[in-house]
Amino acid sequence: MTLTIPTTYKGLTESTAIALAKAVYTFEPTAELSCREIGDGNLNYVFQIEDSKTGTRVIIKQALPYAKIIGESWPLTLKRATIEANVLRKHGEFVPSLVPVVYAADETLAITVMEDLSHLVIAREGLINGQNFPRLSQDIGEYLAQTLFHTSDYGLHPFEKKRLAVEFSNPELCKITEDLVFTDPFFDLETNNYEPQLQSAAEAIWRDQKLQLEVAKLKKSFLTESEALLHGDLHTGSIFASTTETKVIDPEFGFYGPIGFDVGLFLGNLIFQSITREGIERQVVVSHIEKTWEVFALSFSELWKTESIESFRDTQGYLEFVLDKVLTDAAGFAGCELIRRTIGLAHVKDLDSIVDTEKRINFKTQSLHTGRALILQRQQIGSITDLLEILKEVHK
Ligand SMILES: Nc1ncnc2c1ncn2[C@@H]1O[C@H](COP(=O)(O)OP(=O)(O)O)[C@@H](O)[C@H]1O
Ligand SMILES: CSC[C@H]1O[C@H](OP(=O)(O)O)[C@H](O)[C@@H]1O
Repeated sequence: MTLTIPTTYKGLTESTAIALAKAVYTFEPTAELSCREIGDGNLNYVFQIEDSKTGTRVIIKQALPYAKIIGESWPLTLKRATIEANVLRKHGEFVPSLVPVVYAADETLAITVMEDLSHLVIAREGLINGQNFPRLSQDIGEYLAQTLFHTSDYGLHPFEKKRLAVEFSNPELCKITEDLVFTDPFFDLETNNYEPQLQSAAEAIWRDQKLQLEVAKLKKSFLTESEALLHGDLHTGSIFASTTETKVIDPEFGFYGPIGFDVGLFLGNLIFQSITREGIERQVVVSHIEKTWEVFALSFSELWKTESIESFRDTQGYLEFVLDKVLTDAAGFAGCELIRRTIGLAHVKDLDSIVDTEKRINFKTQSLHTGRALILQRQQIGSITDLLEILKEVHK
């Protein structure tokens, strides 16, 4: 079947997705293809095309000219699809085993055709169901170190770094984060979404001048520090995992931002699990938090020693200064993530799926307290152990 790729944007249907998949991917000549839309995210459509004869599958992800969960009243740039495909390709240069293969991408149709990963499970779902992913912290620590080091001024010529910063300029998606993560949850605004039992806790956040000042500083850092090409939305719903594999998907929020943001978002999303678990199950997640940081710091330090092009790389104390700042920022960003996913617009299933109301409200209250503590005490965090101490204090 020949395919004419439209010259203007057109939403795919299951049959046009099959035609497109055939045009860009080599299936067996005898292939019998079917297609299902399987997207469960907030923004886009995800089509899975399968050859029933061989079981071969490919994914076509398509952006809509608006945010899927809100509808046409929230228009959103189609450019995010190109950003996503190109971040996957760029990060794939450094960690090919930790991202899906991109087979093709088309800017006009706002599509990315990529490797199907449905033999894995979304880490958030797996963690909620008590599944164990022994490789998760090792792989994500390595992903963070490799992608962030190699796209920063420590690993890249300043001309190439600045070219990439322009290529990955992503103002509309950044604005969503600026609003939903760093602004709206800290003011009494219509976009916020929380249960009536959390009214007084939300009001306490809106009145808390010390907290507001620290969130303003973190927002400034997000707005202004173009350190490295971030994933931009590295939560556990953006990670596929099994006992032997980890793959990071969905970097449509990618842009040049502060290194601590990707680190903090991932840690923040593990912290939801540390809040909802007890005993040994909790310890498993706490160990993942600890190991993510340890692997990141070790791998980043190794790259610094072997590949850094920075003239001051051997200056006593400089690497330690850089890593200290990443950890401090990460704690603050994790804190913002905990608060915004509890009282802001977009929630997490880790908390919302808890059926027992008293338990759910208790966990949500802990999440707000932990977020506040991480933001306010971040300057005193000198090691991952200090961060874990803060979690322990709130968990008591
Ligand atoms: N490469 C893939 N292989 C298999 N399933 C995928 C793939 N990419 C996305 N999905 C499915 O689609 C869902 C939504 O994808 P995601 O990229 O998170 O979309 P959104 O940008 O809308 O958040 C994922 O949770 C997963 O179930
Ligand atoms: C209306 S966008 C809300 C929220 O959705 C994005 O996450 P995802 O698409 O991965 O579910 C991002 O975190 C945004 O803040």
